[in-house]
Amino acid sequence: MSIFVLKLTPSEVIHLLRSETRAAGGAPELNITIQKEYLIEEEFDYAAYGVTNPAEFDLVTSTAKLTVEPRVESGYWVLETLVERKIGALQRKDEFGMTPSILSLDEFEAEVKALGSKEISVRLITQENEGREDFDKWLAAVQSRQGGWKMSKDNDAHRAAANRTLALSVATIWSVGAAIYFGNGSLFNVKPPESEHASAESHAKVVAAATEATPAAPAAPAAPAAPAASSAAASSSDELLTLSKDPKQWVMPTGDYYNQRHSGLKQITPDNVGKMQPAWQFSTGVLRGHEGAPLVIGDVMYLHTPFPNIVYALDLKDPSHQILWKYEPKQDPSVVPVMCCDTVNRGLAYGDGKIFLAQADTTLIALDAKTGKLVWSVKNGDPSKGQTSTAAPHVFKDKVFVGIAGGEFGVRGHITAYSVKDGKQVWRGYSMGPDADTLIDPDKTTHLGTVVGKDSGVNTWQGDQWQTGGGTTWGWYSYDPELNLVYYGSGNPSTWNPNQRPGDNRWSMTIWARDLDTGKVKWLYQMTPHDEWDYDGINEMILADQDIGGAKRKTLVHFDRNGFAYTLDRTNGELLVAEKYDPAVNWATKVDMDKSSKTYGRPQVVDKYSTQHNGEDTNTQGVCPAALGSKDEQPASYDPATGLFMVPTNHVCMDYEPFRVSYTAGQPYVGATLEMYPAGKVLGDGTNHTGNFIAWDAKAGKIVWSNKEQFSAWGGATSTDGGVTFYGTLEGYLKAVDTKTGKELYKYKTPSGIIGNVTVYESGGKQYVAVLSGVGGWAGIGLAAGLSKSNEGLGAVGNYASLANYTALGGVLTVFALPE
Ligand SMILES: O=C(O)c1cc(C(=O)O)c2c(n1)C(=O)C(=O)c1cc(C(=O)O)[nH]c1-2
Ligand SMILES: [Ca+2]
Repeated sequence: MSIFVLKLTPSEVIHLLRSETRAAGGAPELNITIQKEYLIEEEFDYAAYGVTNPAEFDLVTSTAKLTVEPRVESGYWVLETLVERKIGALQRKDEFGMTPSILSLDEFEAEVKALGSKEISVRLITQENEGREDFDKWLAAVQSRQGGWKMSKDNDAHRAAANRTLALSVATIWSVGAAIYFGNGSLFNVKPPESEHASAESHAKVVAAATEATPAAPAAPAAPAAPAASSAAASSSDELLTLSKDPKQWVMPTGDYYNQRHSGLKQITPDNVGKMQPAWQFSTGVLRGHEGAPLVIGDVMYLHTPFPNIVYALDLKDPSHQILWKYEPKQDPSVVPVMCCDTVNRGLAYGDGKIFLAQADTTLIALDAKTGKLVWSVKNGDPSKGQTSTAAPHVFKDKVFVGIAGGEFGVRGHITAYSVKDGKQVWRGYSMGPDADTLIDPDKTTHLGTVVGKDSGVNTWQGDQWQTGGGTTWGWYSYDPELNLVYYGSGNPSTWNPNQRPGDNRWSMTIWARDLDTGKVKWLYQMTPHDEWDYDGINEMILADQDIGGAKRKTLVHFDRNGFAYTLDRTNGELLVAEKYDPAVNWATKVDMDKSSKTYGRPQVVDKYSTQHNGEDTNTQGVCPAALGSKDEQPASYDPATGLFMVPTNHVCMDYEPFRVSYTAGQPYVGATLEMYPAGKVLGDGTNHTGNFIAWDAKAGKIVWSNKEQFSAWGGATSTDGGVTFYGTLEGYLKAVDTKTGKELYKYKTPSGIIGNVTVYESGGKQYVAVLSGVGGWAGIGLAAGLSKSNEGLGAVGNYASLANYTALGGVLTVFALPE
């Protein structure tokens, strides 16, 4: 993969498009992104045009329009050109933040031709072109003519120029995104939002249709059993604890406070699950990646979608599952380009008669569960600075907790507690910064049993770097009511270039235990000090009481992106077990468990796979796991009967090349180019699958059984008292396995790939299993783009079938049950 900045003549552009990209059968053979040279927005006098909110407009030249061509067949490329710096017109953005001038290739070519002999500045991002003689020759000729250069290898002046370019436009997120590839496709979503649809207009139509679909029987049916907002004096703590113990309902995104995602229902068993059938389905009207799972409170199911984050309340008592109410937030779509990994949202929370939604634009809202009316709303962040929300809110006791996303934009992470009653902020704890910000007590807060001392979130950074240090909080949270502690993990330090941020970068990549009422930090454990691979530490913390070494311990179990599964004593943060849960993991040999050692609790990093050791602009190859980890956000479940953890995993490795970047608020702050491929390529074992579904013994730190999955298992697991565990797969199967043995007992191909989790509930005396399909998320987009054509890197491990050959976009809820 290389990035070039070139000046091309129109005929060269056309050559590139026609002969290079369309060699075979009209499908692009080369993976090429051409982007405009971005305008310096500051130079433009918006006021002179009477514009008060520049964010609503794109600048368009007098001679050429912003042009975008959507994905061509299974591959895709994006074309944009902007020929002159002179501003000729302003064009209002559409509701997705895009100027809707989408041209066909023919129209584009006509427009390029009309430019005569003018040169066009392009950023050319290529993947598998290198090594193709004709392309190399052509490129060499262009480069020698104009002294062209290659971004990842050439000199600082060029890089500075490129960074300046990067800093100048929101749209540049595409170019940074394009620099991060999964196989031969883009990993971060380099496409403008509508390129996944036929066009901006058609996407608009889809959304409009969904809006029109707002049901609502003029006389809306009386909402059953959902409690009214702010009803009685019953504290939401009691209410939620009680409700979560009723296996008929699914009242939290995590199943229960402990994040066990286990259902007490047992009508569906290994003996009868083979007869399970879809009972009913519901289209969400939204196309992109559907993470999370519906809630079931009483006789009402609450369903959410990715951006624009529609909320539906469905009547479970009604055989036709009428929509009781629908809420669609009004959000500025300019948030979409600053969402790193698809426009996902991981779900809703319930408490005190309200449904809580953390909108993509960071607005936290409380809706009356009965009517869908807005009760209160509060702004938790600022998307213009790259701050977004993808995580589900979590209600613990009388507070609702929300995090922030944007680690790829230099956002400093924080967790915030709001009162469920009125949305008043109770406390906020940052991931880094002075103790007053982090709510760390220098004399009391411990790390592996030792007090951390003053301002540990500042003095483990160079200068002010902690201010843009990342450590975002976009995962799942859990709560122990007896200890009154809230647990969660913080994400990657920013930038992804470790050479640029010396120090341990505390407290990124850390497990946190905070007091629910004050936010004060009881203990911390930093799993990946000074991260060099983007192993965000945000995965769920599962609380379970287990016998370890003959004693009952209150444990916390965490499957980290870095490939280690940790078992800790959740009362004090003592590290009990840290073992690899994918044997492919190679970046560290082990975690030092010797309490007397200077490196106690630290991973023992292997130089060969250290992107810090190998340095900037060096491509470190064969690192396992890849940046998306041995597991990403897809949550595991705990089965109390067997004591096993059911874990959906990734089996992927990577090449990682860090490069220098500069920080600009609201702009990508990534600083690395990546390639990913099946772990089998590194292991040399002839396999090419990219996922496993495993059972883990967290007491011993051992895999009990492991099932290969063709694709990374990006959907969450739910175990049940029936002895069956459910999960969904990227190609769209809802699967049921025997919790004890892993034997696959049932699978059903749903309409789209599954990256959501599984809700198990009972209605009318019958057990149901519900899951959202809708492929997307980081892996979904990468696979969908990456596997659509052959790739030299992946070719080494054999034929890797395309996800695009198995599934397509589209949000659908499928609810399963045993036949009558
Ligand atoms: O650092 C961050 O703030 C941040 C945010 C998100 C997100 O909000 O979805 C992801 C990531 N990082 C990330 O590293 C990652 O692997 C990832 C995968 C996904 C997904 O939904 O599939 N989101 C994110
Ligand atoms: Ca991240």
